[in-house]
Amino acid sequence: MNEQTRKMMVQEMAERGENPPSRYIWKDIHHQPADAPPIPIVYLGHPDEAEQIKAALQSWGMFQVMDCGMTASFLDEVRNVAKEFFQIPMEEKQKYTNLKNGKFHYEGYGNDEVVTDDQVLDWTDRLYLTVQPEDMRKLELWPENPSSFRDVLNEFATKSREMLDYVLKVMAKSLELNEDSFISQFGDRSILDVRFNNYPCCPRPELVNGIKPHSDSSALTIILPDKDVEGLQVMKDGVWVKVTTSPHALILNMGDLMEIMSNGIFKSPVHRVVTNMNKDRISVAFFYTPDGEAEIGPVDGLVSDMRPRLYKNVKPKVYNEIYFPRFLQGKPTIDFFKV
Ligand SMILES: O=C(O)CCC(=O)C(=O)O
Ligand SMILES: [Fe+2]
Repeated sequence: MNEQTRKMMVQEMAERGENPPSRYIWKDIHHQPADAPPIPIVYLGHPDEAEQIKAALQSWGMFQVMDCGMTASFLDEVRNVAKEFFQIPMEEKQKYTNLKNGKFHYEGYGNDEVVTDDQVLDWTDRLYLTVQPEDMRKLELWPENPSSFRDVLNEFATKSREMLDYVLKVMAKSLELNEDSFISQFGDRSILDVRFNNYPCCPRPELVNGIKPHSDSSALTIILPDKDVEGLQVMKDGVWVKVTTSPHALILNMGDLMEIMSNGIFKSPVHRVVTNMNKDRISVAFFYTPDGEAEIGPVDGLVSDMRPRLYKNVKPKVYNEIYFPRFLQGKPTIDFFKV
């Protein structure tokens, strides 16, 4: 796209040190989080892992994963390729743009689609890619700079997928269900999408959100947070709580589809990212979603006279079609599927 007509990326505005334009400004946001204990920690492979996971997911919908099957140096490698990608010249990053002839596509490098005049934009630039099923990869959008990007992403996806499937089994066992109760709803063509998030520093961080308050549409999400720069906050019992993590930990959170599958037992937490005045923050998130055509719904063993069905069945593809325009407006979606 012509450099003159292209919309300015957040990274470019940040480099110029300009105040955020009005499209990015929220009225009445309060970024100051409450004092709270750190989010729960789960040690995978520990004899009490099921109890730890159940307790964390019923109260927070989120936990730090220790012993995730990836070494600290590998996690740093992932952080490095993400950082290096956002540092390559803008012209080169634009080769992967999510705009084709001005039309928005989910995959690629860029910002959210703008659907309404009053939509408030996030102070972030992202690279969004579908990683699994492998035959859905659009390799032309996978960066070749840094040169290890594709291999590192591939390895991170394979290891994350192994961890996610393991956790899904433990989650089922923790509720005294057959271990395949959740996994069997994912179908043959479950989807793993990745989002590389760059949150540039902002001269007026109190006016903007790095990512607006939302719950994820996935079933499960993995977040690899920045090692040095905080920013993620989660809503717990009506107050915003800072998510602080160990540098070796991943964060795992539930998405709306898992709240539905678990008949409301596992919470899909509302979360947001705040920015700061002098440090860029980078994170990498994987979204794990059942096959778009596989109808999902509350697992049989979790519906009873004592605990009636709370949600209707839905195809993930249909859920997403409703979710994305609402996400852009900062509105929740899950209520549509309440019985
Ligand atoms: O950057 C983060 O820590 C979280 C990102 C996030 O919530 C998302 O991409 O859905
Ligand atoms: Fe999220």
